[in-house]
Amino acid sequence: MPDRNKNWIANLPKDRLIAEFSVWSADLVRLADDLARVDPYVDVLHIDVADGHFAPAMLFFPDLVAGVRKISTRPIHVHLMIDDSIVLSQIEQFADAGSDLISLHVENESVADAALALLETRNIAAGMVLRVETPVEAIRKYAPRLDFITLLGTAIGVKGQGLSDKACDRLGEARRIIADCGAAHRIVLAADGGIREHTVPLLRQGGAETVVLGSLAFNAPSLEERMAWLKAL
Ligand SMILES: O=C(CO)[C@@H](O)[C@H](O)COP(=O)(O)O
Repeated sequence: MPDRNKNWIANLPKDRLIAEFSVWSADLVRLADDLARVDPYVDVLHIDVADGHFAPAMLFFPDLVAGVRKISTRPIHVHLMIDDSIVLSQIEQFADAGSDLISLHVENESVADAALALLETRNIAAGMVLRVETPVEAIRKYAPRLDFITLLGTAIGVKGQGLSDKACDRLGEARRIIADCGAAHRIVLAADGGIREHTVPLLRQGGAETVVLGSLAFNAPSLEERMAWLKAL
């Protein structure tokens, strides 16, 4: 298990794309086997949480994270897509379950400061995610307190969609905000949604350091070849 002092983030690869694997796209009926199959290629496991209200899907829960924690030594990134009213209580539960990084949405504005303070108290890395329609500028005031910033490239919480044509420009804007914010620690910029063979090179050029891999990895005809391709970009 990564240490809780956040050094694992500084130690993520810098010379190639970080591979964040989305558990939502795994074989959920044979999850342990599928996670073991992909494990040699995983830098970070990404677990989506959605409440059917903030995002249309209903996804994952703390016991699943606790189960994955027992079978994987990879850092676990929990992406909360949930209503403001339950953000703090869910951070507590996902922290207890063994998450290493928890991202809330920048649109959870009424609880954002309290959520970041809670993550600090729990010594868990802090992330924020922006919906594709939210101005990137919204992240500026939070940036120095973050370890990860993730930009959605598609409508929230729906698999199998095409990438927004604004996604790359938005990454460039986020890169500039990270550079301007003066943080002494590393802030990783991630792209989530619309991750396809033809979009990954564009996202990489746009400034993404990590991409959240769904079907592109889990359904690859040869995972070894797909990951060699990804790491060479
Ligand atoms: O958050 C998402 C989708 O928005 C990912 O976590 C999914 O897992 C991606 O699945 P694919 O569309 O790549 O199959």
